[in-house]
Amino acid sequence: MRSARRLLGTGSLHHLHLHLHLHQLHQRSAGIIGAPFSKGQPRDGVDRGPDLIRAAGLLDKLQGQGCAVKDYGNLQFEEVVDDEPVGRVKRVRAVGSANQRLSEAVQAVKRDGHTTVMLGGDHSLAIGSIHGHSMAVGELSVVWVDAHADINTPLSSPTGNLHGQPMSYLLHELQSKVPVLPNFSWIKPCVRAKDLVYIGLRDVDPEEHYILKLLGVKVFSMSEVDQLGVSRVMEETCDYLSDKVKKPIHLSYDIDAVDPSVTPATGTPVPGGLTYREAVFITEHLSQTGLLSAVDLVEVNPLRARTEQDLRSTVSTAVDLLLGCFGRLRQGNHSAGYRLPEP
Ligand SMILES: NC(=[NH2+])NCCC[C@H](N)C(=O)O
Ligand SMILES: [Mn+2]
Ligand SMILES: [Mn+2]
Repeated sequence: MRSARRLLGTGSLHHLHLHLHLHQLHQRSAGIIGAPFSKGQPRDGVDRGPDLIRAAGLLDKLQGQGCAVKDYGNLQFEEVVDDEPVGRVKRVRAVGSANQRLSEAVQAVKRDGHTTVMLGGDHSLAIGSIHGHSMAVGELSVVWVDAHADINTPLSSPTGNLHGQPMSYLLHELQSKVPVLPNFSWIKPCVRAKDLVYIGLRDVDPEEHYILKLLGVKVFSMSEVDQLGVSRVMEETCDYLSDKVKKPIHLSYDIDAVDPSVTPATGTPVPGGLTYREAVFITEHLSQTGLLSAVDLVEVNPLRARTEQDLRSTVSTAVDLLLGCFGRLRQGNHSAGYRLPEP
């Protein structure tokens, strides 16, 4: 109880109990959406993420730890012809329409009462995932775990890749800087800068750094992870996000947040990332808040693996992160009804 209290701030014990209990029930059901989409970036292979993560036993393992699971299968995205760049931005129409589809799927899964698990695909999918989540539940907190900030505007982006831009379409505060792109007109900005926390940053474009400072976004870069340790980072993250009201949490986890020695099979690896233990700790901590309402796991790309072991390690880490989101603790777990067998 004491640790729950620390996580959630003070309040009547009774309320806290009820609150935790309700959320624990809720959080034990995962609604899985596969989003095999790669056009937010130039490399083939990231569209194979959902099937690989399933093939590594995600569903069985979630069920094995007492989590109800419904797999909604993979989304099918329509072919977009004549998807010419808009300014520097590539595959705009395909990304817009895929995310509209995803947003609708996430809304449906939230209406069914699950915590959504969106398996990517590249990180441009956060547009539809966060948009749909917010349409279903209202105001959100967003925890973005990534080597990158993915907050370029279409005009600031040095690469034109949409997986480096999703947050710019979602933040209220940036809308005067963001033109409406083809197939993007359905997007309603739905996140406030004060409700966003970044963890793990270590490759931020100058344009992005300017935006983060301009908006006063809370950032725990790898420097802060080094300085404070992951446990303080998570305490401060949750204190910061639950300052006044506790909103449902959207966790958007880019596998490249983790060090490439652990998860090399990804399109834009950056040295100096989270250890396996830090990466899992983040999910354990967020799971214990009882507020985790949607999770993205993106940017697993098997074609970027150099060896079988590269691939195995990347995919199994992705699975372990998701298990952590649904209550797995490294101390061990047992269900409430368990009784020791008697001789
Ligand atoms: N989701 C990712 N891996 N994003 C990488 C983004 C890299 C760079 N900042 C860009 O805007 O293109
Ligand atoms: Mn990244
Ligand atoms: Mn990313």
